[in-house]
Amino acid sequence: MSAATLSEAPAGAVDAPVLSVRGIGRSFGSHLACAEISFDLWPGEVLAIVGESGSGKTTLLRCLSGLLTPSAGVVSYRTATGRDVDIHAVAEAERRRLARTDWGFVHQDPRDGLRMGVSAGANVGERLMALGARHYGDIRGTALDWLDRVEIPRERVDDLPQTFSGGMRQRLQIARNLVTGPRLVFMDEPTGGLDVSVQARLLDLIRGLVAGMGLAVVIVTHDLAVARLLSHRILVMRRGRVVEAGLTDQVLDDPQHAYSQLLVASILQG
Ligand SMILES: Nc1ncnc2c1ncn2[C@@H]1O[C@H](COP(=O)(O)OP(=O)(O)OP(=O)(O)O)[C@@H](O)[C@H]1O
Repeated sequence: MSAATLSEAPAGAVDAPVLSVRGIGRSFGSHLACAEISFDLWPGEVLAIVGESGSGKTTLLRCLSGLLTPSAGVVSYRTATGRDVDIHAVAEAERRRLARTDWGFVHQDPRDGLRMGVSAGANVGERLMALGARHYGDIRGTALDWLDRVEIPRERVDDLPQTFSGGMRQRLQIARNLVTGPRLVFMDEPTGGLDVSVQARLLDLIRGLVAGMGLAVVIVTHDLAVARLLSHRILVMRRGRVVEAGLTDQVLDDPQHAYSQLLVASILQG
């Protein structure tokens, strides 16, 4: 089951896990939001964390990405040069550097991940500047390329995100995250709150970019259709704990735990 299944290398894996998670837990006062979570994430692998509202998904994601300090456990990130970094033990400056260079975080609400007071182009370009890019023409050129890649018309490059639709904002947030070529991206309900047709288009886009860039992704969603479309493996959470884990198709086609069965059945009925 869970930890074992989620520690096995996928077929063809040649590398070490990019993220190793052991015994993560987080309490708020006496309330245990998540507990005893362990898994490995491999390069290029997409892991979906699913479960009903309040099951601890976002808390876990925030602990994995360094945004929140866990009450227990270790999150170890393996850098491109093969160095293992305990992300909650390293200095804040190092964690921030990794968050700029190696990781992305796509928030459910694009306002949390964008700078709403600067143009679309600047939202993308300033991430490159943070990594040392200085040539204005190159930065603008790369920003325009990324607007193309996320299907935002080039002529909107100087517009503020405030003038964008929800779907466009989310696509811009994705461009801002991916322009620096991260290896690992955390996504928290990236299609939540969008119309169904906008969601479908965004999912297609995410799927193409993730596969094309070979990204490792941890995506939180309460939507099993999103998990089905995007993920290789799935981790089902209930009341802060993992109740089932495994390959996405296996878990969704033949759920073993009563709670997973309920989740899958509710989708089929819906
Ligand atoms: N900052 C906080 N202070 C106190 N309790 C919190 C805090 N953040 C989360 N919780 C509690 O932890 C539990 C898990 O919340 P979390 O947001 O991780 O769940 P979730 O599965 O992501 O839910 P949703 O899908 O609704 O976002 C909930 O009971 C929530 O009320």
